[in-house]
Amino acid sequence: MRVCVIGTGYVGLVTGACLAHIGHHVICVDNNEEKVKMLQSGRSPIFEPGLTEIMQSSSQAGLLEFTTDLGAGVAHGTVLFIAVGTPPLPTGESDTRYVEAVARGIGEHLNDSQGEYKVIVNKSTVPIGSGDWVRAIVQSGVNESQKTLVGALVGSRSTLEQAAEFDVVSNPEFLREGSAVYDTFNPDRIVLGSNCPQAIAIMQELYEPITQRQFAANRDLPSVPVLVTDLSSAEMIKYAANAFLATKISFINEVANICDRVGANVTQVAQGIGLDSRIGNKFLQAGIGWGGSCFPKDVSALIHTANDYGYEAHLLKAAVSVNQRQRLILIEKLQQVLKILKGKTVGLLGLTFKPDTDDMRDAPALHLIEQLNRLGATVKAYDPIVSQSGLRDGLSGVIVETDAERLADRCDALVLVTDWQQFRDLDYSKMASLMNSPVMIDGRNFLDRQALEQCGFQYLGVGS
Ligand SMILES: NC(=O)C1=CN([C@@H]2O[C@H](COP(=O)(O)OP(=O)(O)OC[C@H]3O[C@@H](n4cnc5c(N)ncnc54)[C@H](O)[C@@H]3O)[C@@H](O)[C@H]2O)C=CC1
Ligand SMILES: O=C(O)[C@H]1O[C@H](OP(=O)(O)OP(=O)(O)OC[C@H]2O[C@@H](n3ccc(=O)[nH]c3=O)[C@H](O)[C@@H]2O)[C@H](O)[C@@H](O)[C@@H]1O
Repeated sequence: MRVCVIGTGYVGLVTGACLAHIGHHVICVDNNEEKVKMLQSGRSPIFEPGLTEIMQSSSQAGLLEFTTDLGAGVAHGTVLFIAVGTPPLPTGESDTRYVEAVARGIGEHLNDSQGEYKVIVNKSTVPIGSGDWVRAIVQSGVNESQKTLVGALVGSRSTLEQAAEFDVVSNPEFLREGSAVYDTFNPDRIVLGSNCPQAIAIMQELYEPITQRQFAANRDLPSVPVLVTDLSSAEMIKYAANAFLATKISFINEVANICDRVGANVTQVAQGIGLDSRIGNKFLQAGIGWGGSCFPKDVSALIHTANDYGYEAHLLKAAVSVNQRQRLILIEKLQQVLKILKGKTVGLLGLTFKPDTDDMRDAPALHLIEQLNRLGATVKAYDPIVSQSGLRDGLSGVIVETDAERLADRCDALVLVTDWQQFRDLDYSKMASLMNSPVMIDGRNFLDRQALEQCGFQYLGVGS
């Protein structure tokens, strides 16, 4: 099938590359020329395990192309994915201006396709009701370009092209950064929001190699459930899923804080409750709180939507406030051990909001750096990806070291912020010997307390 993906960020690029990998002919469009040049040369602007490999093989097979030309993408695709960003506005609501610009652009180019039926798919996370809004914007773009065309044809013998036909589908994305390619080939479900059988049939055909597990890690599993809903419900499913997961983490963090006070161990508690199949053992990792480009923005956007309809989302607000407080827990623990932070040096192990990604959007580390600076501490950091990339140039208030031992050198305490797998295997004895005082605050309950203590560290976890 011919596909166009507009926006080549974490979602658009992974979606485009994976759809090409399963045999579709994909053109990815982005208005960032530098990014497109990089993609055309076979390099990925983001770090995502497995992505470069499938990008390169699909490009070589002639199934994946990159352009800044939206008209070319729209003319090519039967399915047109909108996958541009919807960042938060200061009010908490989503900034939908990029979606609006793309919808308008699609509308303006749709008449060039000689009446071919197109499915416009909202993959961006957009406020509930956006499907109808996108349809209206596309239609107005179509009408405008139709008028221009009619004007140009007056007096000529040419005939007007057949009117553009299209439908809008909401197809929310559930991939996680750091495992985005794996998640795309192994989804728990595919949600399709539309009342139009023709559009749904095209989408089902598009995803068939994935739903039939032809590219799955385990091909013996039953086929992937495809849930067909109305547009608004599909849009709500996306927000509800993220809000539920974020609330689940805030819940376990609240339990962790109580554990700290009563002397219980939250890791064991999480194991104990997670074995109940009604609760499940995932997303019960207590620590520094949730960050990243989606949970904070999507929970705020849902609270904002509720508010627009006169409903105060108490539970979601509480999940946010537990999370904001959680980011300060590590500061409290540092103060508990070091007492005064002014003049002390604190080393952060990890900067990204989670491992296996280079994404720093709303990373808890940024908040931590700001607070430590405010309290007069010098902050150093080592992160496997940030240290190697140009990302460190955008950071202020922190000295980024190139390895963990340089980080430990003359630190008064280390704080584990991101649970990068390689942090399990560092030479902690050597690191302890380089520090002013070997203190480890484990913000993810990730390291082996006993092993660290044997290396001479004073170890503090979160709720453990
Ligand atoms: N990052 C993630 O893990 C997930 C994100 N989402 C949602 O997917 C959407 C995209 O998120 P990301 O990929 O993280 O965003 P991103 O910020 O990484 O990428 C957005 C891309 O869109 C491009 N763009 C903006 N305006 C454009 C235009 N007019 N024409 C062409 N390209 C344009 C930008 O240059 C950029 O490359 C958001 O709504 C987000 O909430 C959903 C699930 C997972
Ligand atoms: O809409 C989105 O963008 C995506 O948001 C999350 O994915 P992502 O933000 O990439 O990463 P997660 O693995 O969900 O982690 C989010 C945050 O929660 C934290 N977390 C996660 C799990 C846990 O048990 N404890 C915990 O503190 C992580 O460290 C991270 O800061 C969702 O998991 C995806 O399904 C969704 O598509």
